[in-house]
Amino acid sequence: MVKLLDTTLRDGEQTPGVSLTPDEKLWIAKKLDELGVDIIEAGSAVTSEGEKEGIRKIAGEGLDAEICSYTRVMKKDIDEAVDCGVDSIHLVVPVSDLHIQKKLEKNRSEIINMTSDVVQYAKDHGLTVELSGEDASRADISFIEKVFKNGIDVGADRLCYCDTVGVLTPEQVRNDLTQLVNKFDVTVGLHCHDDLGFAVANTIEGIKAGCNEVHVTINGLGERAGNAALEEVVMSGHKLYDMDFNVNPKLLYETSRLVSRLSGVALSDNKAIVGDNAFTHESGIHAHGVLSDSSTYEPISPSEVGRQRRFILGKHTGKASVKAILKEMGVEADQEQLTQVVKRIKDIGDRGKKVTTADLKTIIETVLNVYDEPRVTLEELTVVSGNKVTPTASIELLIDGKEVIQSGTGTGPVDASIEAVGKAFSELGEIHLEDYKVESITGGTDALVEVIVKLKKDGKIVSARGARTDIIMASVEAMLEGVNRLITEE
Ligand SMILES: CC(=O)SCCNC(=O)CCNC(=O)[C@H](O)C(C)(C)COP(=O)(O)OP(=O)(O)OC[C@H]1O[C@@H](n2cnc3c(N)ncnc32)[C@H](O)[C@@H]1OP(=O)(O)O
Ligand SMILES: CC(=O)C(=O)O
Repeated sequence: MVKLLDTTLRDGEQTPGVSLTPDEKLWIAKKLDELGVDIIEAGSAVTSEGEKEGIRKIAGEGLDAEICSYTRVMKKDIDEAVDCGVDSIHLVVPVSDLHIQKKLEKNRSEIINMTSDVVQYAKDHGLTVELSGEDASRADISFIEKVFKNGIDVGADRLCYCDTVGVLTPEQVRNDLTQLVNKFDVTVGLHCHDDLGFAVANTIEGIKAGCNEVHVTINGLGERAGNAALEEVVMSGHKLYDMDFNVNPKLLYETSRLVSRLSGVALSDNKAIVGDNAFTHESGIHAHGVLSDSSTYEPISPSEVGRQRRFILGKHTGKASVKAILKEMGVEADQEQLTQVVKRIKDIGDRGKKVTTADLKTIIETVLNVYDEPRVTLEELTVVSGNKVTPTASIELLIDGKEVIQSGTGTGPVDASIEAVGKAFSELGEIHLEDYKVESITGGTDALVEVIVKLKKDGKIVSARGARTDIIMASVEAMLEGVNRLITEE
């Protein structure tokens, strides 16, 4: 079993622009604990009062995971960590001459003495000590060994090798980590950054070299280009190398969504495991293959990581996926109609456009000569916003012919409108807005704005789009499109 030290709340929060409140940190920590990570690096206690409050809350929550704080080689940092009630510290010691001389303005023997002193101090305060070599990948390995040996002699419990600026190669991992693992009889960990795109590969190589603990973050958050992504290390380690971790993969997606939402860092669509497109198929040949046996074009099954497969339509669509989507919509088409629907979808794609659910409906209505009256339609929307009013929206919908009027307030006009629409939808049962994304299709202030929403009802999730030059109307249109799909398919 390889232990995971999750540093989403420390290195992950060092992602430029990311700042979590104490309650948000606690929320994420609880999720990480449920996911099954072994150690949560909850922050750097010395950073600020708010940071301390967050770490204190996490340490006081009684989670199964060990709770850890980052510290420099300074007694002051240890005092702050102790004050938060953590189980352990991640004591980071610069080991490259570059860091020792240029950053700390010290020499090697001063580093050895400082480290011994601070490790002893932390042990005297009852802390577990993970002693990390910062910038180890650019350091003299014999000096790293010296720092580690001295640290262990005075009580350090675990060791970690940090590729602080992401310049490690798998070859160097094999060389350095094998040497350290063979030399020391304690846990040796590895902390990798992704500056050159090697973080996950190096982390896996480290485990192969004998590391029994690795540092990871959800979604690969972290300084600059980030750290090794937990979800990628777990799934590639498990699938390709039979490695065992304590985490429950089925919770990977919801953990990723929570971290993305609270950190404000959106994921690229093509992000492995948790990106929007990781289990989405447009190309006809792929969709056809997946529909007969999903392993033809899916290396892992979406359900293994708590996700669902999705087919979307576009220029590359073929008959198989259209047939599957129509079936899901309760529409039956013969071969000729199917060919016609595919042709019209490709026509839209050829014009450089995305095919929306509204487009598909229009195509179906035309080709199959059927008209599916939407159960929910918009009658009226009024929005008030400005610098001296709380943004407020009132909405009138017709739901199965019945007039439903609701209002909502929010942080802005879109938020208020979504709030009002959501309240009106409560007539139809519990409907959750899982995701909301805006894309500007063209440039400029009069750009066509495309809003994509994901709605969930009774475990079923649909995506829908709205496209207008008015972002509020595009948002409401997407919400209505989504809800009509959800309830029609019901
Ligand atoms: C590779 C990593 O991820 S390291 C972790 C990075 N995390 C952070 O920086 C956490 C957030 N940081 C902060 O809030 C602030 O930087 C603080 C509170 C830690 C320190 O703030 P300040 O006292 O104003 O110092 P400042 O940020 O300007 O410089 C860092 C100081 O730490 C020293 N330092 C850096 N790393 C270490 C270390 N591992 N051990 C000992 N001292 C260190 C630097 O030499 C510098 O010392 P100086 O002020 O005497 O010159
Ligand atoms: C400790 C750490 O975050 C690093 O060296 O990258």
